[in-house]
Amino acid sequence: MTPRIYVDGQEGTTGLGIFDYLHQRDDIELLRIDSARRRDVAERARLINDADVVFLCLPDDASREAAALVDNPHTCLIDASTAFRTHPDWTYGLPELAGQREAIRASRRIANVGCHASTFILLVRPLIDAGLLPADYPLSAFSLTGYSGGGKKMIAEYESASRGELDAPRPYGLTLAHKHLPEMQRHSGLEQEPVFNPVVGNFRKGLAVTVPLHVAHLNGDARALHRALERYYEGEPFVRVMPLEDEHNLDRGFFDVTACNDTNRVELFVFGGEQRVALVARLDNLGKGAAGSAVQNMNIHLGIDETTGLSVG
Ligand SMILES: NC(=O)C1=CN([C@@H]2O[C@H](COP(=O)(O)OP(=O)(O)OC[C@H]3O[C@@H](n4cnc5c(N)ncnc54)[C@H](OP(=O)(O)O)[C@@H]3O)[C@@H](O)[C@H]2O)C=CC1
Ligand SMILES: CC(=O)N[C@@H](CCC(=O)OP(=O)(O)O)C(=O)O
Repeated sequence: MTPRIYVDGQEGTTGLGIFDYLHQRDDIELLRIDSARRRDVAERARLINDADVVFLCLPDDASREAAALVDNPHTCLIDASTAFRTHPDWTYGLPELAGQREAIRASRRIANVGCHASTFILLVRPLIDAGLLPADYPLSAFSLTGYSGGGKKMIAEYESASRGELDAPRPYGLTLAHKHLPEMQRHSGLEQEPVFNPVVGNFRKGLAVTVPLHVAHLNGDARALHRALERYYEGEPFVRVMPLEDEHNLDRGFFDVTACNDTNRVELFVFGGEQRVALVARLDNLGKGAAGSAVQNMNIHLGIDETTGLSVG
């Protein structure tokens, strides 16, 4: 039977992104809510329980409320919010981590990844697993993101700003208690939460996380880190470990955070030398950082080729 799919929050940034991926596929049936009733709880509950897979593309509180509407034991939820990412009954939807692909296939409660957090975890987890990065390393990271990461409200803010008003990048989350910290710690294997500094810039989408490291506190050099990443992601359709010391990784010395836009690809880099290393990863925050990974998780859960409908670029 053709799987029935419903997107709750279909007119939000992530919901629209998922719709773009799915609307032309003929291997699924997309259920649509009448736009005027999209906040009508009874109608949403009907569609949620009618579907095989439901994407929740809502703020955290609304996601928790929507999850409580499920009474069909066969319904699988893929939640885009932060609400369930460290919840013990939910599976973390990052299939590239060891063991997660099988868990996603079997689970009916899948917490889709966060854009900053998944990028960070993809860099750090293989190195902790390999014993190259000590789990007690006092890690810091920063992220440069496009404004669509802030959803409809931030998009409207940037796109209606007068010329010059929001041109300069803006660091935020300066309480250093960003909501992604628990997820970053749990799924990377770190013993403590990292210091994390996100920065939003005046470009629509694209994201890169940088993790600076001192080689003296590692159990290997840049080459060893790079080899470990290559080994961990061997055969992964959406992960590219980029060549070490390759000047083509840069454009006249500058790193392009938008180079994976409109794909579900994530690219990992190891920069630096004998004393200092910077791990950097980039992706499309609306692609592999949100809607693309949600569709990848749906494909895996349904037993469909996981690259279906997604671009490697
Ligand atoms: N944007 C991004 O890059 C990423 C976002 N996420 C996460 O995905 C989730 C959605 O984010 P995003 O798409 O950016 O957000 P948006 O603000 O763009 O969209 C949110 C959607 O939720 C709907 N909504 C809000 N409250 C309710 C409610 N009580 N009942 C029903 N519908 C409601 C809105 O409806 P209406 O149309 O009526 O406004 C809107 O369609 C968030 O939890 C976010 O953290 C995750 C990764 C990346
Ligand atoms: C620019 C901006 O505000 N970005 C969002 C990131 C969105 C994202 O990562 O999604 P989740 O919140 O679901 O993880 C933020 O930092 O909270």
